[in-house]
Amino acid sequence: MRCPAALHFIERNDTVIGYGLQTNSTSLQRRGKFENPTASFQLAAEREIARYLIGDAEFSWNVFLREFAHPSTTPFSVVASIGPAFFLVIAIFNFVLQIRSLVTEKELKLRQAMTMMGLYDFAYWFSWLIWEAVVAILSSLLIVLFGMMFQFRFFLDNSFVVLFFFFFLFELSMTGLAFMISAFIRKSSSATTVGFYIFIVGFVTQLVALVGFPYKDSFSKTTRNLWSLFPPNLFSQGINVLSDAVATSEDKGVSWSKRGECALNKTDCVITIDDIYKWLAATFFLWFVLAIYFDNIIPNASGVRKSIWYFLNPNYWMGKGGQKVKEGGVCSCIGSALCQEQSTPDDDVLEEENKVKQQLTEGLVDANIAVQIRGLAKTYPGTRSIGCCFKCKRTSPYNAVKGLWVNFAKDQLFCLLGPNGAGKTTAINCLAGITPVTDGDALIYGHSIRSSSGLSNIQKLIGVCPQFDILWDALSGQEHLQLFATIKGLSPSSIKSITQTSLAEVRLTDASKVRAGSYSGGMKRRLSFAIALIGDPKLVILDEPTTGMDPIIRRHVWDIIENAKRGRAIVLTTHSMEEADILSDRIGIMAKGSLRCIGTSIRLKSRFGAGFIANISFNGNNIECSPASGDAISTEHHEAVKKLFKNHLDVVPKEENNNFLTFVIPHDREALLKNFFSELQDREKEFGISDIQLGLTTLEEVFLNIARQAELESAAAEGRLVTLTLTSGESVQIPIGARFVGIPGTESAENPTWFMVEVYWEQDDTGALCIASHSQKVPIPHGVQLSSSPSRRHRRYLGQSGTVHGVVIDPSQVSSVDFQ
Ligand SMILES: Nc1ncnc2c1ncn2[C@@H]1O[C@H](COP(=O)(O)OP(=O)(O)OP(=O)(O)O)[C@@H](O)[C@H]1O
Repeated sequence: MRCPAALHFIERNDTVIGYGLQTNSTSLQRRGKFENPTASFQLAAEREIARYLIGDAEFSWNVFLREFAHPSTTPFSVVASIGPAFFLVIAIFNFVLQIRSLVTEKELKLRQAMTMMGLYDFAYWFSWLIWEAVVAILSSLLIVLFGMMFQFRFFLDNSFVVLFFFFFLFELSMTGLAFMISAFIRKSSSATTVGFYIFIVGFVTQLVALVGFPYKDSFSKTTRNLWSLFPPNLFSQGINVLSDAVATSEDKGVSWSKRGECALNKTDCVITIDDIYKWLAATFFLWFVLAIYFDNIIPNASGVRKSIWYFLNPNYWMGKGGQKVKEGGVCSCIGSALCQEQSTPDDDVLEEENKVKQQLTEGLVDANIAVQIRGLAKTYPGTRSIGCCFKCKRTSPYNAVKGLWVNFAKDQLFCLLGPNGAGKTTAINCLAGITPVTDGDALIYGHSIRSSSGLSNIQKLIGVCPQFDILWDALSGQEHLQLFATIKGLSPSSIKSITQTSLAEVRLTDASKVRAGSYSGGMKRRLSFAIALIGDPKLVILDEPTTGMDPIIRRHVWDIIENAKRGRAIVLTTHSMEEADILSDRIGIMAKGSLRCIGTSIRLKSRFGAGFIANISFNGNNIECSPASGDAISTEHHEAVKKLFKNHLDVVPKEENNNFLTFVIPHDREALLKNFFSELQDREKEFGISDIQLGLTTLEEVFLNIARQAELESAAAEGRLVTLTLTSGESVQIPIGARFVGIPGTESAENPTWFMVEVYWEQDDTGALCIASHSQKVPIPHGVQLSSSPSRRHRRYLGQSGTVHGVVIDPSQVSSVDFQ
């Protein structure tokens, strides 16, 4: 029973009447109309005293209590006053986290990896939605329970279910908005900024809403509808409606059954809590649908997007449109002027091309072929800034792959080599369905990469180890494998044993439960490699899989790759020539978007190698390898051996230091080798030689030759060549790459003078070949801008010619220089 107050008579005699009043001031006791019980009890006490004094127990004493008339006031409510801003802050936290996670998945290409492994867009969005709905349920429950715990009338008087649905629908609607906004953001770091702006906008609109805008009869319905599209506006109006109900309604608060009714005494009621529910649900669907739409039409990290009318394509609704199928504003490369820039193809490349074309025209099906690439071409739109030698900005479309024709056989590993920017990753991304082709096609086990249905089949057949590790920092190695095994459709009963075997294969068993975020670079690479092999794919694409691995692990991974060849085709790209040499059954070297040569390692070496490599090691110095000893080259023995090579074979060292000399001997001197080397062997002691090694040139030599040739061709096509005529009568063409280093004070385009040139080839971060020039006198050509000193980078190379890839022209052999 409620007890509003009590009266205690302490003393009652002829001279003293003493009594005490005890009142109850808890909120529950304040629900009656008469809020202050003290006055009425004071009256009751006085009546008792009067009866006592008069001596008549029936004496009546009627007093009418009435409050002074005053303007109507609403009691102060914390929730109504600061609730909208406070709850908005809470919702914004979640909102920022949602955008961050979605954008991070895009940024780190995690989503791309999952799509490559066969994850449907539908499953992707659905899983996100379930997760966010669970978060919204939990946080809404907590908000309402905490509000009740702290005895806010707003939470105590309104129905629990009404409040829960209100907070839940608001958070869901904010989730839809977060999904939609994330489609426009590329960097996860921008998510916080966007969240902050949304909060500011929400806060300002709440201030506007305080004056009643726009939920009054005086405002048009259109204004209200537009205003209601922004969830924080609906939310703050919802708080107003619920607070009003607490303050003014007879029932105190809104119950579930009365959620569609206006509060009593509310004259200007245009929206009820039920209307707010409907609006929040509708805005959630609107933002969510828009999120999916924008996600499809805005280019992804690979510059791929769907047409803005993609939803009109029946294939999309039949579940065959899981891939983005268009790239922004690109027209076909085939037949364009840029495509024609490539040189006359090599014979082996032509033969391969003709073989594929013949199989295509005659409809021949070779059961041994896993992948048939038919004139695959890819042109990127020219809108992105791409770094190169001069940090240039590419504005015209760029032909990254210019028509590949090649077969990859089953049970074999095909290695795609090429300098940075050659188009290898683009080509394999096209095969994996990450990047849509601009022209041509490829069949993977008979499925075309150009058809959406083909792609969904292909995704079940391939495993990809991308160039950059696409991993979740928060998931362990084991969880990664379990996730991808599930996406690949492995049966739940087999997943555990398969993941354990995979982890053991890549020697990650000990770290299987450790977060991938704390893995070393090599461990991440091994995990990516294990992911590529999960689910027994029939085509495995390995893009630089062993980068960052230590030599022991790398060799172990090579063994796994070698064993993995059985029953599948493997495509490998690598910058390790040793890896390519050891693992490849066939090698194709790409440069500037086209295949320059194809064949086995031996064939490439014999066709494109510079000839033979001779390594001469010397006694005594080979224990020390400090830079200081390395600098002090040209001992007497060295000079004698160099002279011998020059006289007999007409070659100068390609590399030299205290310990050894390396010579490249052209093929045409093969006949002289036998006698020369037997004489050298006989005189080993005389020259202090500890070891002589003679071999065919390395794959690296082949690679450099092809890359250099490609660079020359493109430089010639662009009219930026310098021709050095050597004393031997040979002429060497060099692209004018980057900078010429002049003698300070002498350079002037108007006053041609002489300066030093030695030509070095180097590759910058983005793969373009640049040249640093020094040490031979050549005239400064008109229009060539000179720098008075070499850059630090070039100076480093100039000081250590041995570390530079490519040719070093002996200055003494240059007779003239011609700038085209
Ligand atoms: N999304 C893109 N938009 C525009 N150009 C691109 C895009 N992706 C790649 N390119 C360009 O296409 C060319 C080929 O790039 P690709 O990544 O295929 O080369 P790569 O041979 O794999 O090089 P690396 O050995 O460095 O991985 C490069 O010049 C690159 O700048």
